[in-house]
Amino acid sequence: MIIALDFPTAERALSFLDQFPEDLHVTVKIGMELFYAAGPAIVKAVQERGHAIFLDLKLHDIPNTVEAAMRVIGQLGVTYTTVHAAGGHVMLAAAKRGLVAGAAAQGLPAPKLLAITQLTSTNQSILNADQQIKGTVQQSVVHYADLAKASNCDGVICSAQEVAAIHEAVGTDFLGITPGIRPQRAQADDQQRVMTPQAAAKAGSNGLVVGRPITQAADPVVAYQQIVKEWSGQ
Ligand SMILES: O=c1ccn([C@@H]2O[C@H](COP(=O)(O)O)[C@@H](O)[C@H]2O)c(=O)[nH]1
Repeated sequence: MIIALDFPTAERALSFLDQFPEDLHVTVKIGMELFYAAGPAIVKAVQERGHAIFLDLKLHDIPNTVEAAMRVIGQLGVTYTTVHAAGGHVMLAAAKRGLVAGAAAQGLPAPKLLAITQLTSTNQSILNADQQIKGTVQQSVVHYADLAKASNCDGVICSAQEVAAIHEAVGTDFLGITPGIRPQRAQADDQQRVMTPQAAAKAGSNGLVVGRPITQAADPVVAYQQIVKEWSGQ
């Protein structure tokens, strides 16, 4: 279970975490909004509270630039980070190389590299009309999973709707981490490919990413615990 810490300032993010019991160490996702606002200092502050970090910056640039940026990310001690599979094999391999080199320079384990396939806000019409990619969303996602595995990534970001197909195509040891999670009756917001925590667990998701259903809940701790309960089948 990964909580998406989508806040505009470090203060807001840390006061959100203050609501959780001190001995409850969670995994949080720091994305573009918070990282652009607060930089590596927020990574350190969250780590000092004992939480693991998924740094979701979705890199997509020429291979040399991605490799250099990943070398920096590799030194931050995060557990997961992301790159766009659409950048292709050479860029993905460069990302992995940079991440491993950066972590090694600090004597740290390399963060797991997850490739973005098709964003969970993408639907069939966006894929075919806007991106001009033929076929179904699932075909595109499985193709990117295949490419990511061949490029030495540790897993992909996808919708829980595609996890079973990915595991069938590339094996169950390849991670399928899934945002677009919505409890029954929760609003989908801008997400197009959603699943409930329970259905995602049944589909074989290796990790749920949940933002607004927790961060905007009246009681975020209760919302978190409820989703963990559903996800673990208790
Ligand atoms: O395909 C993707 C990739 C990343 N995300 C990120 O996950 C969270 C989801 O937040 P919710 O509020 O639960 O919708 C958010 O930080 C996205 O940037 C994604 O949704 N889909």
